Amino acid sequence: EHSPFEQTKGINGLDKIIVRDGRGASVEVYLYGGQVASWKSEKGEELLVMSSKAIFEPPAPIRGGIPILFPQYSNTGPLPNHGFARNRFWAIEANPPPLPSNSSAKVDLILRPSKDDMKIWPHKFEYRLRIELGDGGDLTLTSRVKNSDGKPFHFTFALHPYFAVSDISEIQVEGLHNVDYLDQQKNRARFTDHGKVMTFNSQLDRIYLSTPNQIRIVDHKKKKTIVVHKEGQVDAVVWNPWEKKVSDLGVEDYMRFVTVESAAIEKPITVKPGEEWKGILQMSVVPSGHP
Ligand SMILES: O=P(O)(O)OC[C@H]1O[C@@H](O)[C@H](O)[C@@H](O)[C@@H]1O
Repeated sequence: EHSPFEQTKGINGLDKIIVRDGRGASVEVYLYGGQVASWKSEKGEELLVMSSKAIFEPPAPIRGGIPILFPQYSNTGPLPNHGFARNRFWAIEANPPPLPSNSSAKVDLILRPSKDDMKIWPHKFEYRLRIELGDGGDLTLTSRVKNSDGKPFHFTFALHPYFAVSDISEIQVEGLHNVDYLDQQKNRARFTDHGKVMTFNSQLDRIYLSTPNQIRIVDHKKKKTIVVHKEGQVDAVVWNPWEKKVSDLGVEDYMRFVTVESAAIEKPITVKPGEEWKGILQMSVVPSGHP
């Protein structure tokens, strides 16, 4: 049977998968981190940002694309910052448990903990990630976290897309009006966002709590809107580092991206033995002004 994806080597010989949808849209995924590194529209336009100084050398995480932050968001627990899934080698899963899906442009990955992982997070799990291109080139990441252990576990989590924008000063983020957030620049103090839309003119790092399912990044220059739709992950992180020094980010890279992360942070997710948690992140690009 014809494989729906191509297996190849990426930067520094790291295993990479390319999924194409037949109309020109594509997504590239590194097994290292289970990390999407590129997502292109039918016209070949890159929709994600990879840092110009990204390090493709394990155990460093890759700066750009869509890192998976699991089983701990940021420094909210005892694990290394953002957990360990982003710097582990994931595997291709040939016969995953079925999911409702009508696309053949997809790849299924799986992460299981190693013995060393179990020392820092003593829970047996299977994290299944489906990465799939839908009609019109939209990209969907479906996460399934199964507890294959004898006791319940909790985790916090985020999918961290670096969305490409024409210019950070020209965009608006919509959908967070009157939503509470924790300001990560102020010790995670809690505020309510009273702005109708969000604009950017300096460093911003917020965890929005229990947000609507849909958040939109309106790019006036490109006349395009990135629609972020999430299920099963109630929070959303919005981040742009601006002038803040990030060692593996080019000095001007911040101008070209914003992260809008689907997350579960305030209320950790609990999975009982034998049970599975599922979350969906769907990203699409539409002409601005459309619903
Ligand atoms: O540098 P890291 O570990 O990849 O984290 C990047 C950013 O990730 C975001 O989720 C956080 O809100 C930021 O505070 C953080 O700086």
